[in-house]
Amino acid sequence: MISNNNLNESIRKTILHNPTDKLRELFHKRINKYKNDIEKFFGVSLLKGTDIQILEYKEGGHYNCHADNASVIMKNNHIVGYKVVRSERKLTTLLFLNEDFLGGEIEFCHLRYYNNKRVILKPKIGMMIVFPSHGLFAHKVFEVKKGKRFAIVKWWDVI
Ligand SMILES: O=C(O)CCC(=O)C(=O)O
Ligand SMILES: [Fe+2]
Repeated sequence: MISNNNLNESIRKTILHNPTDKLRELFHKRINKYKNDIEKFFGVSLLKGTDIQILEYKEGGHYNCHADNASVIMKNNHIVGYKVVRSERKLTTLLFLNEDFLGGEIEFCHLRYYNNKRVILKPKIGMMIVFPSHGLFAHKVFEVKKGKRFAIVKWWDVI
């Protein structure tokens, strides 16, 4: 475990684990399978990225609405904007490692489907999602109600 104590628990309550070579390999196998599709879809080249991060959410774990390249600007308890602080982060890749928990859905806070339904995904084991790291794709993770939730995240520079 690296830490969870330098993070403000009202924003996120997660545990970060040191990546292992096995998990790096698992993640990069999945990425390599879809690299061409991702590059084509977003019209970019995946260059270099961060090391993977292993996230664990225990019961009560959660992550408030945030953008991966920015800090949140709040006013009267509401998000009113994002200040880019990690401009090198362009694409986020998330791989879900398990699904045997309750809660823990991920929501894209500012997106809606055509029928105005909220965009909320229930992680499935092995499911990978890819999205731009900026404020329009801000996201939150609902509190885990039962069990533990594990995910791998990696951010990419692109051109
Ligand atoms: O655990 C997740 O599904 C999301 C993690 C996340 O948003 C992040 O690490 O920036
Ligand atoms: Fe995120």
